[in-house]
Amino acid sequence: MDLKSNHNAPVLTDPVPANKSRLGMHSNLLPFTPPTAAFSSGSYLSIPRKKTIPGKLEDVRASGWVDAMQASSPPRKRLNKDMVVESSSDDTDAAYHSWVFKYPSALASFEQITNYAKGKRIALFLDYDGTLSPIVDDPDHAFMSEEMRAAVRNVAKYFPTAIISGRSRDKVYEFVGLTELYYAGSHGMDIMCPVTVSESIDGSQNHTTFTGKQGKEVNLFQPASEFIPMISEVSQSLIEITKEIKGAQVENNKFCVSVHYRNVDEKSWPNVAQLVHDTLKEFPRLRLTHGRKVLEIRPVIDWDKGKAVEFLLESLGLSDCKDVVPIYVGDDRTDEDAFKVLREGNQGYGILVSSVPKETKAFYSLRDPNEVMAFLKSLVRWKQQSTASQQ
Ligand SMILES: O=P(O)(O)OC[C@H]1O[C@H](O[C@H]2O[C@H](CO)[C@@H](O)[C@H](O)[C@H]2O)[C@H](O)[C@@H](O)[C@@H]1O
Repeated sequence: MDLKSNHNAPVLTDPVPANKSRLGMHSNLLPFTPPTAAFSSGSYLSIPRKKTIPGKLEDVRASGWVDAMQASSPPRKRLNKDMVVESSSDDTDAAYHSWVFKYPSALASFEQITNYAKGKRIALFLDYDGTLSPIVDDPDHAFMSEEMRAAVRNVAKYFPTAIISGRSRDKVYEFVGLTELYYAGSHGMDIMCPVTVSESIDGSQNHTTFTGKQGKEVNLFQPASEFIPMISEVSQSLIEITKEIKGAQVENNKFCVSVHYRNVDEKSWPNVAQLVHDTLKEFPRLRLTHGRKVLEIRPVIDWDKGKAVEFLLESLGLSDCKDVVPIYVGDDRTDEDAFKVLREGNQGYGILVSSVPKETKAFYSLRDPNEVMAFLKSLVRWKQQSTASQQ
């Protein structure tokens, strides 16, 4: 990836086919194609806005939002007051077993993975929610276990390790609390990385250099920095208008907003979707993606977790190296961008965390965060053994 030409303003300006969004998503997922004028830097606050007129629920049904919301929500089983897991019936169990042939368990295939990685350098990219921490009802209580924290700390001793999350970088750092990692928040729109990349993006308005928590110089790369006021405005507006819907929760992730419907009665999901849909009509520079029982609103810029992986590899001095094996572990649809980058670049492996069959660009699978932890521990053991055998 060419950082020099790319990193100042990753705003999409290419023409969009009639039925496709700028990111190749179906236009159903976008309120409408943004007018070119709306992309000029800093101009959005002066765009005259129509007053939000509530649309009919048919809008979101017809556009497929409600179907997408249902599809992103496999059946689940409550383990305790806070914790839920995706559950399965005998039928889905059978479907899972045939799915796992196509996307083998990264634990069962561990030898194959490490045989390929022998003599090469592994770089690890980890999603947070649903990967390092179990999915819980309250997004503010998605804590990772101490055992998982120790596993991540250990693995980072041997392999460069980054967390790439949809949450704000501050929030995910608060949850993980390990200074030895690199962090990318807001789906990769807020990256803290080593300073080595600074030469190639010198002059970019999107990056600043400062001394980080480890006392080392770090770069902060924020390709959507001009959207902060807009995101805050949308977030405020959504907090207001979703107040009426019991269980709806809005989370401001700095460069994107999450509208959670996990705790909303399913009958009211179309109402949540409609409010988000109506709001997005007023913000043509924002778009929607779907996560696990969450609608995610983010800037229409050509940046995602896949781009963040490429950026981090470059900033770690690991891009264009045949001896580097990037491994990305994630559970949700936004992680597919990263799986796609690895698959299409024929580099490394995507590992999808899922206990139910899902369409994916990953190569391998793991069932849940417990299996992720086992995988991380296995990587450490393998590295220690191979280092010992070389001495
Ligand atoms: O990229 P990630 O680190 O996976 O973040 C994606 C979203 O995760 C969080 O929401 C999800 O986890 C919550 C806690 O388990 C759960 O309650 C919610 O239903 C899930 O969608 C986070 O709250 C979002 O802001 C992230 O975008």
